[in-house]
Amino acid sequence: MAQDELFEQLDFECNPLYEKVINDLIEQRFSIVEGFFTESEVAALRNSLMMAYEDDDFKKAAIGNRINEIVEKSVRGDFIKWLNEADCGIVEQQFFKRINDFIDYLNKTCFMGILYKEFHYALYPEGTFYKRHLDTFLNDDRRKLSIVCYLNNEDWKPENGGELVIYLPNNEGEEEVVIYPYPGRVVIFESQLLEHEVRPVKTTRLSITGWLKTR
Ligand SMILES: O=C(O)CCC(=O)C(=O)O
Ligand SMILES: [Fe+2]
Repeated sequence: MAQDELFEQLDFECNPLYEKVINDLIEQRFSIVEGFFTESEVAALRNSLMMAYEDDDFKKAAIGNRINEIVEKSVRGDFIKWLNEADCGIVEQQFFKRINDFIDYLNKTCFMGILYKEFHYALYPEGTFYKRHLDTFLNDDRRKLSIVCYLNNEDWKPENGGELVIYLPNNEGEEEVVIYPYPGRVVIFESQLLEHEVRPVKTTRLSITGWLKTR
């Protein structure tokens, strides 16, 4: 039976953008999508991030999990603010609405069993980076998918640095996939499989990053 026929019988609407993400994840373990959020949603998130940053609501990002964290500037230099879905502004509520819609889709079509999520704003000042790492912790393997949405200014250029580099294992060793953090771009990848890094930033770099988790 054709997929759309099946969806019709299940009273389920196929979402081409989510289908692209799922296919990319199956084929290459990561996906780069434009248009996951509208331009005005991205602009609103960027403003909201900057307002919180100017209010001193950010803290130096740490490594390790939330219980067992250490601030290590030689590993990562960004500042973050965790978002609380139950207590956030209207802009962030709209963000979570989209994320929840995506999670429902994943759970219905791929039986991913995503039960939890966590997201934070991130700001990388000039000169900072995040060394090569994996997004899972020794004592916590619940992170399944990493999601990064870039909130940089509209005129972001490759010369601004801050590329996300994903290291893809292949037969010869590995391949470097270099991704520029253009505004509105969303990158989704398998948290447990793909090591990655943020190359040194030359102009303040803005994003919202999070994880979809099981159990
Ligand atoms: O901002 C990015 O491109 C990736 C950030 C990252 O790797 C992380 O926060 O774990
Ligand atoms: Fe990461």
